Amino acid sequence: MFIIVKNLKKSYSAGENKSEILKEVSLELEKGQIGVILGPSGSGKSTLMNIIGGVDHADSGSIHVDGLEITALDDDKLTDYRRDSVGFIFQFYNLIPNLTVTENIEVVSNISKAPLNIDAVLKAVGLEVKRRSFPRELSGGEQQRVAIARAIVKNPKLLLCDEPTGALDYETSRDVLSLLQKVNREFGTSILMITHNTAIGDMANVVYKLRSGEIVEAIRHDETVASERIEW
Ligand SMILES: Nc1ncnc2c1ncn2[C@@H]1O[C@H](COP(=O)(O)OP(=O)(O)OP(=O)(O)O)[C@@H](O)[C@H]1O
Repeated sequence: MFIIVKNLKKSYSAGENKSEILKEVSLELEKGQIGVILGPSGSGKSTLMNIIGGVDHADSGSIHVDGLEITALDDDKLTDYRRDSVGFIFQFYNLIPNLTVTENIEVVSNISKAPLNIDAVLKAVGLEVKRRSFPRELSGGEQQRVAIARAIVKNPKLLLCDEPTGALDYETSRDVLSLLQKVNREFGTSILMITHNTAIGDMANVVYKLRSGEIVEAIRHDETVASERIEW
């Protein structure tokens, strides 16, 4: 099993109040598969992703990613894990405004151990002709493609996507989902995606429904649906 999350707990305290954001969350994802975490706003999706991505810490429980127990790593090792193994994609693209498309991708490839060829990545995301453009000259969908290129250029084992289509219109969302499916197939990258869009679950091998910090349902699909056939 590629990802094993076991009995993960996380609380935040505000003054005397302590709220349990994740209550014994457990889930699994096989290597090369797509997992979707579905849940309403505030259910704990981003908190869970941040802990799996090594940017936040759990109170208890464990996470193994490709055999590495990330919940047992010290800060330096956790930084290595984040830098070498995980690509992040967010709702808002977080590109550096005064750098071109290529330069935004180079920022990551320059510090990566075994980066992919930038031309190959630009080709994979369909942005060869925009390589010299600045983010402000691109549509939202194109900016998200740059963000995807930047996330995959380090050749991560795991791609974590937090509402990757949240800021995009219907058609562009479908294009971005189709690109993520292509990355999964062509590069073999395992993908964990959070969304509140139930339809997106159809393209996943496994869907976990999160409600108030608890997994209330796990749905496994023997066959996944091509993103082009998903409608909402
Ligand atoms: N650093 C923090 N300090 C205190 N509370 C926090 C912190 N981060 C998140 N929370 C709280 O944890 C709960 C879950 O937040 P989280 O962002 O994980 O939910 P979510 O399911 O991703 O929501 P959304 O879909 O709206 O992004 C929320 O009630 C939020 O206010």
